[in-house]
Amino acid sequence: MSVSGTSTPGEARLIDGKGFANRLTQDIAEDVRTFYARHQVTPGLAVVLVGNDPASEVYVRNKALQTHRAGMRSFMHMLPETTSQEELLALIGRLNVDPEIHGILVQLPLPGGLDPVAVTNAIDPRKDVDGLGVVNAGRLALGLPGIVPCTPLGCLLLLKSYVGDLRGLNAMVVGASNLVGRPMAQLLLREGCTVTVAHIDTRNPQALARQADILVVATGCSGLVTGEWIKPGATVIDVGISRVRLDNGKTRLVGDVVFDEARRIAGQITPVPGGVGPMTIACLLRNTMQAARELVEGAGGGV
Ligand SMILES: Nc1nc2c(c(=O)[nH]1)N[C@@H](CN(C=O)c1ccc(C(=O)N[C@@H](CCC(=O)O)C(=O)O)cc1)CN2
Repeated sequence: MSVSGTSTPGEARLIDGKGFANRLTQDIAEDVRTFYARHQVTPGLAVVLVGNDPASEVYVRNKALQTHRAGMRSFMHMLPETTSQEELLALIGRLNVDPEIHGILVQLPLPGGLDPVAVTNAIDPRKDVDGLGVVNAGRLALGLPGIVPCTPLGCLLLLKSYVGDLRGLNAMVVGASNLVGRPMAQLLLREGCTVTVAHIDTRNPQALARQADILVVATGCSGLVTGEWIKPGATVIDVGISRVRLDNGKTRLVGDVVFDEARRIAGQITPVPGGVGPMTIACLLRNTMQAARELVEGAGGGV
């Protein structure tokens, strides 16, 4: 896929995740049409939301919109906050055997009292389009093809497009979550990077980060990474999205990286919004297409 992005002398090039995600979604829509012509099957994605978290409501609405945009079928299950673990597991059991559903996703975070590990692992690994269950996570750890979590996959597609061959580069991942940091580190390792993972107990992460040609930040701590963390010319991928209130009472989305400082030092950088976020949903559609292919054709086409 072709690369677009803007830069001014002395400023990092902007990595255009939104544009990349739009082109990827168009390509997937073409795959959906070809797949339908061959099998008379339209890929179907079931998204389950429990409770009323406002940010999650926005994300699942966008997922449904983009699913339709790609020509796929969207099945939304909005459950009340009071849903029990048994009720949620029973729904997943039904979706697992529903032939119209090729991908299942349970929006995170779940309300307290529901066990995200048990819920994620109840999803049939062939329909686990979030790639968060032990089967797909294990396949990734072993370097085998499988379904890769959407946000790290989106970061990797941007890196391969904007950096090219990643072999031999020093990569640092800040944050070790199951959703982003850990799978991201596995993907970078698979690409031949020398990978460092910083977490809550890491001593002097700033000094480690200054060695990194690629810096992926996924902590949820807005403004954690200042200019001093960044190696001149590095590629910075900011996964964090926090809504902060400004002095005038309005709100704004910011990342984990202090963008104005980082932009003067990095070689290329993702903005927030418009960077990694849109790639998460485009990669969800990509994973759903992959799952449908494997379920219908029995093809082993994992990443
Ligand atoms: N089951 C999952 N839960 C969650 C995941 C996930 O991958 N699987 N990721 C995040 C939330 N998320 C998708 O679910 C997500 C986050 C952000 C965006 C996005 O497009 N962000 C835009 C800004 C949107 C806005 O205005 O609020 C951007 O960054 O440009 C999409 C999806 C946690 N939960």
